[in-house]
Order: sequence, then structure tokens, then C-alpha cells
Amino acid sequence: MATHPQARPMRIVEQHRSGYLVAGAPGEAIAVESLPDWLRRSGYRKGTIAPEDRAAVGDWVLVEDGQRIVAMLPRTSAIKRAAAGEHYRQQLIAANIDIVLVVCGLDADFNPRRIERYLLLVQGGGMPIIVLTKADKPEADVAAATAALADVIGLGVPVVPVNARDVDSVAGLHRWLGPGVTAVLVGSSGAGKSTLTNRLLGVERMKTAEVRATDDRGRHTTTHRALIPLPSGACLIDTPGMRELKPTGEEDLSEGGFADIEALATQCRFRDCAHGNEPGCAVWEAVEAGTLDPGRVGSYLKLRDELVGAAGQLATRLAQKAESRPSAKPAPKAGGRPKAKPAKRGSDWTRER
Ligand SMILES: Nc1nc2c(ncn2[C@@H]2O[C@H](COP(=O)(O)OP(=O)(O)OP(=O)(O)O)[C@@H](O)[C@H]2O)c(=O)[nH]1
Ligand SMILES: [Zn+2]
Repeated sequence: MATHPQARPMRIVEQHRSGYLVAGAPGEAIAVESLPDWLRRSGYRKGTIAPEDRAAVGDWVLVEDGQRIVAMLPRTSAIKRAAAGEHYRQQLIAANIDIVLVVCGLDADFNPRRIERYLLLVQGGGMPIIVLTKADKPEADVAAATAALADVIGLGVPVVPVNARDVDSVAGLHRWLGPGVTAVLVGSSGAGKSTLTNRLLGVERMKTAEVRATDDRGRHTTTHRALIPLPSGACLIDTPGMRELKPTGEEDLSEGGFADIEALATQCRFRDCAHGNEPGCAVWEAVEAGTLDPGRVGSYLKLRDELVGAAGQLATRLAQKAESRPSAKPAPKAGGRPKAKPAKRGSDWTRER
């Protein structure tokens, strides 16, 4: 800010291929020019800015003359995902998030495994709160759902059953959505994210969230804004990118919804226990003792394998990046090493504790 005394801090409320919409106050949406570096195609070439280092919805930037981004301010948090495609890429979905509302319906969509997966994938992106929508439906069984989520609840994650169509019912969420708080919604299609957004906004349809944006060709397009100010003073981010999360390889299984299994794993006889059929596996012993749900172990192992795959791709990408650098600096350590334990299927269990 000292470098750009004329600039004003503004927040990214919408991201387009050609640029950004920013706001300095609720309701604003001003099209601004992006930093030239952010428009350049990223690759392994020297000097290109990685996609995760460019501004995303929720980022604060410095804007000069109300039309040009001149700098990005440091982030407090970020939610990333691995982008789809042949090459490993990270994609930043949203930045500066305090609260993650994991939305799941208490209907046929209810799936505690999916909730655990979301909890893992959004870690580091804010405090999670599980919102169980459709609690008003006859088939909704709040007690059974709460019981199925006992392990996650035990980790301190709040669970709030609501009727997302009812303003009074969602009012319980306001205690987490005070002024200055930024929340993001995740959950599968039909879970009730738009319905919940409308009730939190207190209006019908997402009309107030619609803006008329001018793109660089001067055309007007009506878009759904990604960052929506709520009457409570909080901001709600609802981006399509949140709807399909893939692990980046940087997630730490011990910090997500599987912290209890990771803690158990430290008790396994072999330090590199893959929790397959190794003797002395504390994880399977807990299943046999009836204190751990085998279904959770199954989804834990599946996610762990996905993480190992993603971590391998991430490491390859970082190595390529380091190689393409002219000054042969050593590869960056942070983030380069997969945090997920390698899945050593059928390892020879040599490293006994
Ligand atoms: N009875 C009842 N119906 C709900 C509730 N929440 C959502 N619905 C209904 O479920 C359907 C899907 O809700 P949406 O809000 O569109 O779901 P979404 O998560 O935004 O879905 P996508 O936009 O596809 O990601 C709509 O018909 C809603 O009216 C609820 O708490 N109770
Ligand atoms: Zn084990």
C-alpha cells in the first residue's frame, strides 16, 4: 500500500477470463484491468505467474484510478482444487474465507462419506460448518444423520439441521455470519445452496446477486455474482468451481474429517502400515472392536490413494518448474513433499516401531 499511495483496496467479486469485477462497498461491481502478468498463459517458463498466485474471488487487490489492479494484498486463506485436464494444475477457487458451509440434504442425497470428503478438501480454507438442509421433509431423520456424523462432530465441527426454504429456520446460521465474515458454500447439486443463499439474503430468487457487467467489448451480460454481500454484514461466495472439488495433493489427512483415523494409525505396529492386512493394524483393530465404522475406513483409504496420486503429480510439476529455472535453485521444499502418506500396498513391513 505504501508503494501505491493512490490506490484503493477493493475485493474481487467476480472473475472472468478477460478480467475481474471488484467492489469497494456492498453492491458495487466495477470491471477493472487485471495485472498484465495474470493474463499471460502460465507454463513452466520463467516469470509466468502460477494460476494459484493470481487473484481469485475473495481476494483483496489495490485498484488505481478505479480501473486498474496494481497489486494483490496477502491472503489469509485459500481453497484450491486440482484442475481437470491432462496436466496437473492447481486452481484457486476462492480466497480469504473464514467459514465453509458444507451443505447436504437430509434426503436420498445424504451421504456422510461425501461430507467427510468435502471437509478434507476445504481444509485450510476456513472453519467448516455442516448444514443439513431439507430437515422439514418427512423422510428427514436428523437423529440418524447426527449419529452417522458422530465422528466428525467429535472433532468439533458444528452440525446445523435446517429447512433452507424457511427464513426462521436458517436464522441459526447468523451467529457465524457476522459483519466482516466471509463464507463459502460447498455441496452437491440440488443440496439447497441457492435456496439457502436466498433465505440468507432474505429475498426471493438470487435477483440481488445479479449484476449487469460490462465486458471488454462493451457488451452487457447479466451474470450471477460470485461474492454476495448479506444483510448481516457477511459475504457469501458461491462459485461453480466449489461444486467439483478434486484433491491438490497438499491436503493433510490428519487435519480433515479423518483426524481420528490418522491418530489411530500412529498406533499401528508398523510405521508404514498401509492399513491393508498388516498385523497389528490399529485401524482395523478399532473396526473389529466396533469403535470405528468400516465404511469410513473405506472412504479414508480411497481418499488417501487419491491424495497420493495428486501429491505425485504435484511433486512432478514442482520438479519441472525447478528444472526450467535458469539459476539451478534447489526445488522448493514447502509443498513439494507429499503430506499424504505413501500407500505402500503389500510393503514388506520392515520398519517396525
Ligand atoms: N423441503 C425442502 N426443500 C428444499 C430445501 N432446500 C432446498 N430444497 C429444494 O431442493 C431443490 C434444490 O435446491 P437448490 O437450492 O436449487 O440446490 P443447489 O444446491 O443450489 O443446486 P445446484 O444449483 O444444482 O448446485 C429445490 O427445489 C429447493 O426448493 C429444504 O430445506 N427443504
Ligand atoms: Zn494400520
